Amino acid sequence: MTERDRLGLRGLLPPSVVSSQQQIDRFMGDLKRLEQNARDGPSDTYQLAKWRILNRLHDRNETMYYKVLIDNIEEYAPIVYTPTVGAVCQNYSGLFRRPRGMYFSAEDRGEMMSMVYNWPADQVDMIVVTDGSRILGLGDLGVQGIGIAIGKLDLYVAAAGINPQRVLPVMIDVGTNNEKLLKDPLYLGLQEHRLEGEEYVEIIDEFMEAVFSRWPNVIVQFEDFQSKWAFRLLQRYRKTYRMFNDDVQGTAGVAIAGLLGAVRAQGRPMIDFPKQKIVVAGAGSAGIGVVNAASRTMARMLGNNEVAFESARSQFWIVDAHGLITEERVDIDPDARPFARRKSELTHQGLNEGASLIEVVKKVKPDVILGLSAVGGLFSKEVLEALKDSSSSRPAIFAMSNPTKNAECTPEEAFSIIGEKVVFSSGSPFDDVDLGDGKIGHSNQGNNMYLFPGIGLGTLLSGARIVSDGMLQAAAERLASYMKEEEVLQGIIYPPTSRIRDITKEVAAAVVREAVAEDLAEGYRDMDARE
Ligand SMILES: NC(=O)c1ccc[n+]([C@@H]2O[C@H](COP(=O)([O-])OP(=O)(O)OC[C@H]3O[C@@H](n4cnc5c(N)ncnc54)[C@H](O)[C@@H]3O)[C@@H](O)[C@H]2O)c1
Ligand SMILES: O=C(O)C[C@H](O)C(=O)O
Ligand SMILES: [Mg+2]
Repeated sequence: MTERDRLGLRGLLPPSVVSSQQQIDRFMGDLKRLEQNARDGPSDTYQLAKWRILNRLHDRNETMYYKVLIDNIEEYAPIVYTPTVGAVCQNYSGLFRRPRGMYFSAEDRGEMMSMVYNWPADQVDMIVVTDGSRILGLGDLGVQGIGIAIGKLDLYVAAAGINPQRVLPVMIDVGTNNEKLLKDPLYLGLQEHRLEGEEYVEIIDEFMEAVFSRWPNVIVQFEDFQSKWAFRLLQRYRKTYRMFNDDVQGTAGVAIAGLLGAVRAQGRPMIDFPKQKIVVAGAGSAGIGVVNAASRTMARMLGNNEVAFESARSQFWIVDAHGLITEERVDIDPDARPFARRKSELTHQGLNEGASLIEVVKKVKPDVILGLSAVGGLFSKEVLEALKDSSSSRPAIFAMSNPTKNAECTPEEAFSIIGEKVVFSSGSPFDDVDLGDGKIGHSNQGNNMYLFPGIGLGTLLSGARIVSDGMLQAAAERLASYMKEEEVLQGIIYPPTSRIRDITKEVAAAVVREAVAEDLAEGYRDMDARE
């Protein structure tokens, strides 16, 4: 009653005081009732209903929302994050009730420097920004892509402990090329085609200047930009601003950690990584990001000279929508060019420009196939059959595309065709597979959520002015070493989501240490970086 008097609340609430725990129990009771009533199991409608209930809680009681999320992260990450967040973005204009985050549109040109002051918080630590042009594997969702920025920041709060009052989801709306949305009367964004070229870059430049001018210590995570802009904007800003691209750099680190886990799962030391033959399906921001970073890791292990780089490069075969990428490709994407297979290698391997995935797997007999293609089912029965001839004692499959229906294959398919020795991971969560006789086929979730919260937290606490390659590498190595020998030998190469707070803390510490070692750290608030 004293507190009620202090806050002038006497008479404005029913007499009984309901504790936080009672409120959570009441809320969970409602949520669970939904589960009992849904006879058809986890359909999209049912998942969206859960998202709506959680979203309403987010709007009315932020503290309780994060408490529920943190305490039940394994159960609700798939709702606020991938895969359900994909359906949320697809339906965002219809689901919209209250705004969350900020919108900068092509119509705000020249206004951004003052607009940022409309945001109520004096301090913002993390921004996740998207232009909605490639949301998960669902394509251009225009302004509705704000859902992905909100979901990523939910993990910043739940996994990295960032203050929810200091996160800012941002949508940069430069139009959409999604014809369905352009015709939808409920669509919440600009109903015009996307701006391109210099006009586009000027808008992003203006946004970056505006947010860093109001919040000089903010970190900006770029998320789900179509590949051509993902790379260009990363190159443009990474040396001057505290920013990183999650799809290019976060994904690369998670993939490296998983690839090293796959080597250990064979009972071999990590240093054997440069001997692995890796077929990558998908040459977009994610695929090329992975090949770039993984080949650099191999090269470092081999001595970091030109010979080492050449040897590392030759361990990768990249297949995109037009088949195997070779130096004979006309109009080759400059980002893929360094990894195009050489003509001399092709004759020797019996492969041609544009060879199909299945041909490549048959001829190369890779240790690993890794999918970032956004094509569900790409690792077909034939591809998996071909992988049985892998030169590895324990072939590994990374079906990393999101959401669930875009996974290149399911764990059931992988284990039933290749057998219990396969190491499986996917971008969206799948259940483990019962292999009979008490054996479990482990389904790992290989998702950048194991790194981005720690990269952001480590950058924030160290006060590093930029996010360096070394900091990203340190994050990946910490994730790789996090898994214990006995886990890895059972095919468990990533931690369960329930350990996300612990792994995030470890990754952040590794990032801080590296920032200090590289002399990039300027400290946090009054605290010196070394302290
Ligand atoms: N698990 C994770 O942490 C994670 C992280 C980032 C991205 N992703 C997923 O990766 C996917 C791709 O993202 P992106 O930004 O690189 O997209 P993108 O559209 O830029 O790239 C897709 C690539 O796949 C290729 N492709 C299309 N059809 C193919 C086929 N039949 N065979 C082989 N390749 C084919 C395309 O040519 C292109 O190179 C998305 O589904 C995204 O959700 C997952
Ligand atoms: O959002 C995710 O779940 C991972 C990744 O950033 C993606 O774009 O698919
Ligand atoms: Mg992404």
